[in-house]
Amino acid sequence: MAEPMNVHVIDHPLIQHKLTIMRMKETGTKDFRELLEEISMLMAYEITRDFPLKEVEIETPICRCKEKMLAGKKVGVVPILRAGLGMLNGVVNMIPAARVGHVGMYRDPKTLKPVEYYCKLPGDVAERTLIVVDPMLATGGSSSAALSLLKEKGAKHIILMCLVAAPEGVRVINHDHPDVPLYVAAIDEKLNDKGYIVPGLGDAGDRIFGTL
Ligand SMILES: O=P(O)(O)OC[C@H]1O[C@H](OP(=O)(O)OP(=O)(O)O)[C@H](O)[C@@H]1O
Ligand SMILES: O=c1cc[nH]c(=O)[nH]1
Ligand SMILES: [Mg+2]
Repeated sequence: MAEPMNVHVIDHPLIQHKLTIMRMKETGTKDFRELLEEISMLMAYEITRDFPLKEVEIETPICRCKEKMLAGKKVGVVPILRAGLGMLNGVVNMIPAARVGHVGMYRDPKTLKPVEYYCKLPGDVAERTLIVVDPMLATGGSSSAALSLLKEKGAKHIILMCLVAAPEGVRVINHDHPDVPLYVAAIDEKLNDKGYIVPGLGDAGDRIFGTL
């Protein structure tokens, strides 16, 4: 029997609607980019739902009172280059004080294995909750390698947020990084023989940056 998959699917109607437009082959770069940013904002809203709060005493123009503010670790957002950059602004719009790290990783088109080419992180990475973003989780090789790299650099608390996943990629992340909560907007059917997600949306990086 197949392993149960540990993944949160954020399938809010607004997200499903926007994702369907992104999938359409006639959707151009401008709309694709804008929709990805909007969905990333909505997903950031959902994944922060359980972030802890503390009570603080403040003074409104009317009176003193006790109200709530975020209490947990500070946040770092880590896009996996290139395509992850398309999700960065949406998350930062919701968490404006977040620091940003970058991990450069591309998938070798022949072997489908990830190749690391860049890494620059905030110095206090161990003290932050890192939200790693990449629109596509296909074989899972790139995201898994990025998470391993972040752990090597000291990261202790990581969340992975992807737009579209293949079941294969979900299994790889669950197996390699059972400590990392995985959030996606959709789990598609399968990978094709070139490692592309079916039905998917094609090559996310190329569609974001117009390099088709
Ligand atoms: O799960 P995987 O099988 O590793 O595939 C997914 C990876 O492939 C894409 O990046 P790509 O290699 O196209 O690089 P790019 O973002 O620079 O276009 C995508 O953005 C993921 O990082
Ligand atoms: O379907 C896929 C698989 C990997 N990378 C993409 O951009 N799309
Ligand atoms: Mg690409």
